[in-house]
Amino acid sequence: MSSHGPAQKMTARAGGPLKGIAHVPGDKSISHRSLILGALAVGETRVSGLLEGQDVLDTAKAMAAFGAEVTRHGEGDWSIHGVGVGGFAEPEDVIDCGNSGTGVRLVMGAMATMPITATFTGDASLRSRPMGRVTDPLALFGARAVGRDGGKLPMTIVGAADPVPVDYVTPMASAQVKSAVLLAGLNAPGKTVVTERSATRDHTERMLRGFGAEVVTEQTGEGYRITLTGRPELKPQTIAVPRDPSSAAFPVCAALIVPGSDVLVPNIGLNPTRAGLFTTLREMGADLSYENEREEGGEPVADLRARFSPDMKGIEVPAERAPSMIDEYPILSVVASFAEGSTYMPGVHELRVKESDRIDAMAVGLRACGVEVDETEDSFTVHGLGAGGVPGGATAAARLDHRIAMSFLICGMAAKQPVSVDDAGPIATSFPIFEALMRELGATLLRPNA
Ligand SMILES: O=C(O)C1=C[C@@H](OP(=O)(O)O)[C@@H](O)[C@H](O)C1
Ligand SMILES: C=C(OP(=O)(O)O)C(=O)O
Repeated sequence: MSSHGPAQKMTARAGGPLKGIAHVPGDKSISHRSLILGALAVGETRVSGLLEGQDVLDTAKAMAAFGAEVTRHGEGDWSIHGVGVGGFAEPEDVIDCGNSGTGVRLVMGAMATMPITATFTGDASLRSRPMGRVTDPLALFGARAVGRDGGKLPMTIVGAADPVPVDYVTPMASAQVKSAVLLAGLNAPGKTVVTERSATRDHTERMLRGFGAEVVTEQTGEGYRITLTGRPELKPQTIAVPRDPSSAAFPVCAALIVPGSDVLVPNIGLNPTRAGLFTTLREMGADLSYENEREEGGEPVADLRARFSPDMKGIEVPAERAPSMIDEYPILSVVASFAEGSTYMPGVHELRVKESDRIDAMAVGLRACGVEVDETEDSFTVHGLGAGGVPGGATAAARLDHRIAMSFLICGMAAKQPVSVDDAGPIATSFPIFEALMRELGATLLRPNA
C-alpha cells in the first residue's frame, strides 16, 4: 500500500504579477504509453522529455517488474529494452501503481492476454476507484479478475492463456478503457475492435501506429471505431514527449486571473483531443494566444501566451467538449470564479471517479472561498465574482488529488485572502516542479509547517 508521507500544507497568496517563461514537464499520458509500448517492443526504445512524476515512475517500476529493462540516463532521458508482444514475465511481487488510474488500467490491459498472473494495488485514492470498467472488457478476452468490494484494488488479474479478440463499445468516454482494450488486443490473434461514442485522447492509437501496429480509426454512425490487428511485432522507437497541456493549464490560468500577468508556456502539445480548455478560455474572453504553431512528432504544438484578462465572462461549456478537457474542469472552475456571470459545465459525471470526486472537492473548496456554486450528479455551475472578486481565506482539502491541490493554490494567487491546501504532496504525481515553476513566475507560495 503506497502513500506519499506526511501532509504538506501549502498556502498561496496574492502578490505581484506573474511574468516569464514556464517550461512545464512532459505529457503524462504520453509518458505512461512510452514506457508500456517500449516494454512491448523488441529492442531499445529511447525517450526524452519523459515526465518524472510519481505516476509515471510507478509505471516504469511496473514495466521492470514485468521483465523490461528500464534505465534512466539523465533528466527525462530514459531507455526501455522491451520484451516483445506476449513477452511479459510474471511479476514476483504486488504491482503498486500509487495514485495513477492511467498506470494501473493500461498495465492491466497490457498483461491481460498473457499467461501470467499479477496483483495490483495503489494509494487510498486509487483503491477507491472503479476497475470494473477495464476488467469487464478484459474478461471478454478470457482474463479473470478478483478484486475487493466488487471491483476495486487490490485486485488480481489472471491473464488469458488463449486469448480471443474482442469487439467492444466503451460504455463511458474513457481513453483509459479504450487503451486497456487496445493493449490487450495486441496479444490476441485477429482483429480487436473498440468503438467510442465520443472521441477521447488518441495517444494510444497514434503511438501504436508509430511502433508499427496496424490501427485503423473510422467514423461511423455509432462514433469512432478503432480496429487493431493483433500480434504485431512492435519496433522500438525514439520518442520526444511533448509538454503536457494539462500541466500548462495551471500557469496559463494563473496568468489570466492575476493582475498584470504575462506568461509564455512554450512547446505545448495541442492534440485536439486534449485542447478543449484553451478553446473554452478563449470563448470566455481570455487573452490567450497560440504562437509559433507547428507539428512535432505527428502532434500539433504551439507556445501559449496568457495575459491577465479582467473581462472574462461565464459561458456554457458544451458537454461534447468534456473528453478533450476532462482533467481541466477543476482549474476552469477557479477561472470561472474570477469571470463575470455563471459558467455552466454539463456532461461531467466522470469527474466523480477521478483521484477524488472532483465536483464535490471543488464545490466544497470554492464555497469555503466565498464562491457560489451548484452541482448535479452530471454538472457543475460556478457563479463568478469577476476579476479580483473571490474572497478566499480558506483551507481546501486536496483529497489525494494533485489537480485539486494545484487549482486551489492558483485560486489563492488571485483571491483577496490567502488560500491553503491541507496537502500539496500529491502534486508530485503529475507536476513535481509546480512549486518552483510558479515561484519563478513570481507567485507567493508558503509552506507554513516547513
Ligand atoms: O488515458 C489517459 O492517459 C488518461 C485518460 C483520462 O482518464 P479516463 O480515461 O478515465 O477519462 C484522464 O482523466 C487521465 O488523466 C489520463
Ligand atoms: C485523472 C487523472 O489521472 P489518472 O486517472 O491517471 O489517475 C489526472 O491526471 O487528472
